[in-house]
Amino acid sequence: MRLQPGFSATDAEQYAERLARVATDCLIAEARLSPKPGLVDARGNGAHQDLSLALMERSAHSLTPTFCQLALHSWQRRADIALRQQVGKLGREGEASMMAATNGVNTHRGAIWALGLLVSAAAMQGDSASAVLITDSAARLAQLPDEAAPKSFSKGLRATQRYQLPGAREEAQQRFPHVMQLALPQLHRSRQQGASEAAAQLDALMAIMTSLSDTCVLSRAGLAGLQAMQQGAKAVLIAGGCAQPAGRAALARLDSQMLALNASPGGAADLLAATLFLDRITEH
Ligand SMILES: CC(C)(COP(=O)(O)OP(=O)(O)OC[C@H]1O[C@@H](n2cnc3c(N)ncnc32)[C@H](O)[C@@H]1O)[C@@H](O)C(=O)NCCC(=O)NCCS
Ligand SMILES: Nc1ncnc2c1ncn2[C@@H]1O[C@H](COP(=O)(O)OP(=O)(O)OP(=O)(O)O)[C@@H](O)[C@H]1O
Repeated sequence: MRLQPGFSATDAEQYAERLARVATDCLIAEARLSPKPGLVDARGNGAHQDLSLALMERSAHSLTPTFCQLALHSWQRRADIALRQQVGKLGREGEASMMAATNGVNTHRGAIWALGLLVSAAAMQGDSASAVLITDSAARLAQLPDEAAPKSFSKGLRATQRYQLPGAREEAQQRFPHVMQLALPQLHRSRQQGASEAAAQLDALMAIMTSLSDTCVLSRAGLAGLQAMQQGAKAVLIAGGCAQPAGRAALARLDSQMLALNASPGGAADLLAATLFLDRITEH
């Protein structure tokens, strides 16, 4: 590993371990945050038959070594094809660890993608950096082709093609607009307005849900489900957010609606974890 002047191998290892620990903590914080509409949370399994909070937490812990390897391999490197291929290989190995930890259930595929890229991008800077720099680097990585990626079918890909809407790949390639333009500003605004940390994080989730084309929702509940999610999340924020009684009532209505539609905004949940990660590792 070639290091920039002033850095030692120990700096790289320490920063990688910190990034991996924070990424895992953010996955666990996202899973526990309650009440989330349709999603797994501390109350139960939401719209999911095959997921539970215990499984989500086991999955999050299984990913710590993947995040650490992603950071170590990305330390002070630039976004080029070689790094893209390395990150793709580690990401797929992370998916395999997740599947081994959950007996084959997809708990965190989308989260590995978003957080994996952000962990890599943070390590590429070699030291603490702004959220703008990190999402720029993550986007540059996501824009590069990974020739070794299997050309396999996925539900997300099918939804983006069927509805001609962006999905997980595009969100990363466009520098995580739902995190940078919606969730992080909402998180900070709600905190400033005196909301509890849980209410501020729920507000950030709502901000993402007002506009995301979440392929999990599209796959299970089509365009009608997506519209219900976006309108319902807007209603929560218009009612003053999750710190207000009217906002909490709107959130409860959205939860019932998502359950009735068998819909779960897994992509929005991934981007909330990404938001918490950037909030924790950057200074603002
Ligand atoms: C890009 C990924 C997520 C595959 O995406 P695809 O759209 O084909 O579908 P798939 O249905 O398998 O997963 C989509 C997941 O993304 C999340 N998601 C859904 N919609 C969105 C959205 N609009 N924005 C962000 N995330 C979303 C959800 O969790 C969903 O389950 C990923 O699995 C992948 O290709 N990984 C390859 C390994 C790699 O290169 N890793 C590098 C970083 S570690
Ligand atoms: N708290 C959460 N509850 C549910 N899903 C979540 C949560 N946090 C993140 N996710 C994301 O949602 C995705 C799981 O969604 P989903 O179960 O719809 O996927 P699937 O296994 O492809 O489809 P299905 O279960 O509908 O057949 C994961 O990739 C994960 O990253």
